[in-house]
Amino acid sequence: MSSTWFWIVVVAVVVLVAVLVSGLLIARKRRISIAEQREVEEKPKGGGYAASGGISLAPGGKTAEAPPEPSPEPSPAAEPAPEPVVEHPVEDRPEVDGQPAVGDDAAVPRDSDQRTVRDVKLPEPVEEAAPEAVVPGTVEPIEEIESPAGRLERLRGRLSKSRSVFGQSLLGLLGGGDLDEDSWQDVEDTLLMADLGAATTTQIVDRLRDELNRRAVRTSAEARELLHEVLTASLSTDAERSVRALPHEVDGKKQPAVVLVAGVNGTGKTTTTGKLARVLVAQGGTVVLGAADTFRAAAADQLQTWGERVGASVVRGKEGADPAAVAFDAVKQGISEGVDTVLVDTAGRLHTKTGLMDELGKVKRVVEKQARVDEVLLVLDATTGQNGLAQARVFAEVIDVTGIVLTKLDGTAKGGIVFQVQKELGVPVKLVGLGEGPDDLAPFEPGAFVDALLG
Ligand SMILES: Nc1nc2c(ncn2[C@@H]2O[C@H](COP(=O)(O)OP(=O)(O)OP(=O)(O)O)[C@@H](O)[C@H]2O)c(=O)[nH]1
Repeated sequence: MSSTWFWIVVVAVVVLVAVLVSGLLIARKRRISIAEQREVEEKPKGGGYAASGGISLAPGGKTAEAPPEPSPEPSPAAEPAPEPVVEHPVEDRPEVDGQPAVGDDAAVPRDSDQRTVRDVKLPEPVEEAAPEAVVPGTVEPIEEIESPAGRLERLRGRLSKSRSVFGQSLLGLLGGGDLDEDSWQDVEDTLLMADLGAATTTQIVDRLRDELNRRAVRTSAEARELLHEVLTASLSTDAERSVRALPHEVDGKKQPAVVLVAGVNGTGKTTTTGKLARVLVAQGGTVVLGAADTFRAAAADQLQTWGERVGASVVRGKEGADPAAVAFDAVKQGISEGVDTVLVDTAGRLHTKTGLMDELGKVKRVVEKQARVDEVLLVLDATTGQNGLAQARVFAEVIDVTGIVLTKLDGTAKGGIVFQVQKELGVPVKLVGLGEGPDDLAPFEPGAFVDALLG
């Protein structure tokens, strides 16, 4: 009897000791996780987006066509002389043939009264000719343009806002070791809040889970390495990221590259056009700018200012003139002046305006009467998140977008739209806007971008 009691006491002591020891171990593990997390949070903020080189440019022309383009472009500059309709493209107004006009709303019945440019009463008579060259062509830059090296240095740290939210919380979660389901939910939420979208988020989380099963990740450095790898892989694409803005030859004659810049209002089209002109001029190129945003006089004025600062001709029309006519004349002038690049800034009403989208398609068709459009850059504002993606889809239906420019990355805690837009449209992000300054345009590089996100 007494030996039974002895053994009961021994077992009870052993159980008590085991409970105490495992409790201590769990408490210690938690302390380590928290310490590692704190280490991540206290990381200095130095080092931001720093692309390894300048903006990569490629010649236009058939051979430089990007692989993911959904449909082949019409043949380049095969027609030497413009067709009759092109000689007076301003008369090719949509309102006379019952087609939607620029500014029409999809919700407005076609047979209701429509506001057209003909109804606009101008206070004073304006010049006769529609499109005209305002600044004579010149090859010398008027303003000193920052060298690519200096530019990249100055762009450091511009992504600090994105980094603090996105990268730091992900690193904090993954750096703590084994993740329970709640922690995985937090990882998912962080990715969704950074605008990566449901599909991309699921892909990234699945990949992270696989990798975490395969390798032990215990420190913040290991977590960073894993995240860097998975996020960079998610951004990679086979598509060419060079901007096709260099001249090429057609039938032995120099042909300027033609670049259309499209996007909705306020995304930064005009600013991007001006910044790109500076990049080209800084590399010794000559540029003609086409102010095909004829709905807002200020937009043409803004582009003209960029042109004057950089030393590029600007072709613009009267307010309300046919954007296709202006684009056509800009390309015509570019060819006759023998410049390297014609950059056409287009109008950007909301994408729900069917008239605008028709007009944009028309701009491209009319331009292609005399020269191939080598690059169609769609400008998206990173701060608009999912809405930017919706815009991109609509533009891609109307015009073959060949590259994305993501602007205002300096002003957002998000930036995940980069991941989605490439995947969904099959179009590479080629450039990023990192500020309002004239040289705040950088090439998009997945590795550098992820570096900046993770800090
Ligand atoms: N912070 C920041 N601001 C930018 C960037 N790119 C453009 N902006 C600003 O965004 C505003 C709109 O830029 P615009 O170039 O006029 O935009 P837009 O698309 O041409 O607009 P519309 O002419 O109205 O169609 C301006 O105040 C620009 O300075 C960028 O990368 N970062």
